[in-house]
Parts: sequence; structure tokens; C-alpha cells
Amino acid sequence: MGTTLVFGGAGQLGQCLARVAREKNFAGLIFLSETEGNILNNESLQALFERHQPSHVINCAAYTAVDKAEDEVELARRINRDGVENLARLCAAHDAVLLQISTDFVFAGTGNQPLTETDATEPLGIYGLTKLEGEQVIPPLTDKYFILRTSWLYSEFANNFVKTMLKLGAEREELRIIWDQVGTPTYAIDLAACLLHLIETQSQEYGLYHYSNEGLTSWYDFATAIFELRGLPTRTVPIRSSEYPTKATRPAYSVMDKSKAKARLGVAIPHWRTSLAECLKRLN
Ligand SMILES: NC(=O)C1=CN([C@@H]2O[C@H](COP(=O)(O)OP(=O)(O)OC[C@H]3O[C@@H](n4cnc5c(N)ncnc54)[C@H](OP(=O)(O)O)[C@@H]3O)[C@@H](O)[C@H]2O)C=CC1
Ligand SMILES: Cc1cn([C@H]2C[C@H](O)[C@@H](COP(=O)(O)OP(=O)(O)O[C@H]3O[C@@H](C)C(=O)[C@@H](O)[C@H]3O)O2)c(=O)[nH]c1=O
Repeated sequence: MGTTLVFGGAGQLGQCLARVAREKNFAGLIFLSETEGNILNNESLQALFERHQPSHVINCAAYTAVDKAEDEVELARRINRDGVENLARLCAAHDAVLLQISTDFVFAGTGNQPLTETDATEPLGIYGLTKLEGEQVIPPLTDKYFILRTSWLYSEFANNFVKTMLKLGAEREELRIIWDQVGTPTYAIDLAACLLHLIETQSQEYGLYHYSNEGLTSWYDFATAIFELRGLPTRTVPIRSSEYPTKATRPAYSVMDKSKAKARLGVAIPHWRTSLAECLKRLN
């Protein structure tokens, strides 16, 4: 197997990839932090591609601060769109496969049926918009790409909802959590395993896919499950989004249909509750 360059290697998904690769003895991955592989620096990117001649490139680098993006539009766009364009161009020139990660926030979330890859996108905020732009720059440059849209990523690494809940739950008796946003949490370790599976199997089923854990839940039910599984007495109170004002509006319903990924990529997808229990065990 060839070499895989992992950009954004120090972020949540990057660290999950490192763990899964270590556990599977998966060789050939080169993890690059922002300083080692800045996706906005074309000169250093070119040097990296020339030195390593990668067969695959996984882009975990992104601007992920959903609310802050509303005030940092240009920076978010440079990282989420221009950075992806830089990688896609170099992948095309070096005949490498690009694995790009996108988000459920490309959808407006006004429906109530699981979203497929062909459903219309309509981002509600700058983060979702710039991630969608990042999806759109790829196909004109290369055919050899996988775009995996995922949602509500969490893990034992970096900052995420599960870790925030455990921290707040240890400090407060009661937490008020939104229940009118419905989606599917995704254990970033499962997504990492899926990405490595695509490389290991040398999959050529290129294209756009939805990948989250199975099932659906609200943030309120997710938080309640975290405390139940952890055996914490923290009370959770369901509130509406209007009672928890944020700068960026989130989709109310962003459950994604994974039929295409299951049919074409040969991946088994665990239920979110099973994976949550696994993550909490790891966090112990
Ligand atoms: N987190 C989530 O809930 C979800 C995430 N996604 C997508 O999944 C992917 C991985 O997300 P996740 O790991 O959680 O995000 P993180 O924010 O944990 O990681 C992103 C990483 O990208 C790095 N980065 C930022 N700018 C650059 C740059 N110019 N060049 C290289 N690296 C850079 C960041 O470094 P630094 O921190 O130093 O700035 C950070 O380490 C992203 O594409 C994200 O949009 C999709 C759905 C849900
Ligand atoms: C801390 C807290 C959050 N919430 C709500 C706010 C929000 O709607 C929801 C999740 O909050 P967070 O800020 O953790 O997550 P958020 O930034 O909305 O998460 C998103 O991140 C980007 C990167 C994605 O791509 C999305 O898939 C999604 O995971 O929980 C409460 O209701 N009560 C609370 O006490």
C-alpha cells in the first residue's frame, strides 16, 4: 500500500485515525499538524506531495467553530474551501485519491425524512456554506475523491459535545439542553475506521457519501444517554433552540441516510448508543 498524507492530523478526527491505525497496524500514514502541513500554503504542500508521492490524502483540516465562523467568514472560507481546492489540485497532479470530510450542516434541516446525497443543500450558516463550497471545488479538479458527510462527531480526543457534557455534568446539578434539533451522533473512531477501510480495500467507488452512526436522537436525548451510561445524577431539562440563542442557526433535522455508503463501501455502521458506550468506556 502507498503513503497516505493526513492533514489536520492534530485535530479530533486526526487523532482518532492515529489510534485506529496504531491498533490495526496500518502502515504508511503520515500525520501532519497545521504547522507541518498548512493547507493554505501551496509551496509547502507541493514539497510534501513531491517528497512523499502519496497514493491517498485524508483532509481532516477544517475551520470547525460554527458560531465564530459567522464573524470570521474569510478565514473560514480560506480553510474550508480554498484549502480543499489546493489539496484537490495537487491530488489530481499526483494521481492521489482525496478523502474529504464534510458535514450535515450543508442542509437547512427543514424536513423530517433522512437526507440522501441527492437532496438539496441549503446551509444556514457560514460554517455549512464554506464546507459546501469545499465539496464543490473538488469534482472539477479530480474524479478520484470520496466526500464523506458526517455529523455530530465526538470521541475521547479534542473538544466535543460528550466531553463538554461530562465536564458540565460534574460541575452542575442540572443542564438545559436543546431537544428540537434532531440528528445522529458519530463516534469519530468509527469514521476513522471507515476512512482506513476505503484505503485498505483500494476502493474506487468514488463520490459523495453520507456517514454517521445509525439511529437518530436530539441533543437532549444524547446528553441524557451520556449521563445514564456514565451513572451520573445530572438532571437534563429539554429546551427549545429559541431558549439557547447562538450566533449560527443549526439545522433542526439533519439525520442522514447511509444506504449508499452501506451498499457501495462495504462498511458496517454501529448504532450511536453502542458507540457512545464504547467511547465512555475509553474515557474511563
Ligand atoms: N466536529 C464535528 O462535530 C464535525 C466535524 N465535521 C468535519 O470533520 C472534519 C474533522 O473535524 P474535527 O476533527 O472534529 O475538527 P477539529 O477542529 O478537531 O480539527 C480540525 C483541525 O484542522 C486544523 N487546521 C485548521 N486550519 C488548518 C490549516 N490551514 N491547515 C492545516 N490544518 C488546519 C486545526 O488546527 P488548529 O486547531 O491548530 O487550528 C485542527 O487541528 C472536518 O472537516 C469537519 O468539518 C463534520 C461533522 C461534524
Ligand atoms: C453546551 C450546551 C449545548 N447545547 C446545544 C447547542 C447546540 O445546538 C448543541 C451542540 O453544541 P456544540 O456547540 O457542541 O456543537 P455544534 O457546534 O453545534 O456541533 C456541530 O459542529 C460542526 C463542526 C458540525 O459539523 C456539526 O455536525 C455539529 O457537530 O447542543 C445545549 O442545548 N445546552 C448546553 O449546555
